[in-house]
Amino acid sequence: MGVAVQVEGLTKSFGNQLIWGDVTLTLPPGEISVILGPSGTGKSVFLKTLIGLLKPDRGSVVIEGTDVATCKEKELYEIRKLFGVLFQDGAMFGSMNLYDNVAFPLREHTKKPESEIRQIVMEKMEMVGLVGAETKLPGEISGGMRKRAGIARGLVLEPEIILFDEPDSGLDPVRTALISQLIIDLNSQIDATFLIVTHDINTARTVPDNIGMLYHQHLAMFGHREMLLSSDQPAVRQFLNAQKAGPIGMTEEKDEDELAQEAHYEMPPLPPIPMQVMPSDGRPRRGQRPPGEWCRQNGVTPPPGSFRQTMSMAPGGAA
Ligand SMILES: Nc1ncnc2c1ncn2[C@@H]1O[C@H](COP(=O)(O)OP(=O)(O)OP(=O)(O)O)[C@@H](O)[C@H]1O
Repeated sequence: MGVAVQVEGLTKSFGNQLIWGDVTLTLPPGEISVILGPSGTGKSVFLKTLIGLLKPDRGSVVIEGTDVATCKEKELYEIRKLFGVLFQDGAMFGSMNLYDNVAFPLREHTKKPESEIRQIVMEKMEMVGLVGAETKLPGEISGGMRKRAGIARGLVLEPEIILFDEPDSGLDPVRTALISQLIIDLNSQIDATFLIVTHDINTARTVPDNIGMLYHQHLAMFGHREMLLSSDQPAVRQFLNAQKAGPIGMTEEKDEDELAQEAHYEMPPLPPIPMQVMPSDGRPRRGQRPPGEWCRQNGVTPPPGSFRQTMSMAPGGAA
């Protein structure tokens, strides 16, 4: 089912630069969560703090009873085995072919014989649609294929938690849609908790069960997708709906003059909440809840036209 990641009061600075403070959230086991945020708000720093590559100033990250922020190196080594990570560029070794790149964690961290390694590598290559490309070098393939290879490598140790750092960065809309579909399909096939960091609004609107947004050195909101997609909080609303007017500007926060100029600007109505992307084999999503349930339970009226089956179900095809 994947494991929960409980983040409590997490604060991180570099020198006297506060990146974010007092971040509290729980990634529900087995579900897909997305962390969004303007550039430079510390999304990558957040992922690195979750796996213990960076130490927070304060707060805890508890996974199966162990606090990643304060545990000993030996415990951290064990906890890291629970994670599969897709770094932004796939982080492939340039001189190794895809097969050896994907096999690398198995050769490094297990004593499995090569025959078993072959079986695992080929299974994961098949899951990400890369069978036939085993002998290619990372430099010989497209960015989308490199990301797929990075995902395959992240899967070989059977992770309980998978972190995707901007899986859509540098990809065209079609490749972005295909990667989103792959993520949904993997989530329905394997027992793991997924966290995606992205800028892509279509991905954020159609892929996750939960959305969080980092903004202005704090977590502006985290919760069920319907909560954020129907939110009136200005920064959340501006970002999720790609609007120019609102508190987020070129330098993350607008200055007072800019905000004063916009004081009489009325934000456009919220667009309808799209249906989520479904697994391509027709199975329900792992964290599936009836569309509109959160809104009904919380007395929120979703924007008109929300949850229509006729709205595009394809990733990146949000209305
Ligand atoms: N090791 C480090 N030492 C000092 N400052 C750092 C370090 N790592 C990140 N930063 C700073 O932390 C801030 C947040 O960086 P981060 O890469 O996490 O942002 P981001 O939200 O992922 O941005 P983007 O969406 O553009 O990738 C930046 O100002 C960056 O310069």
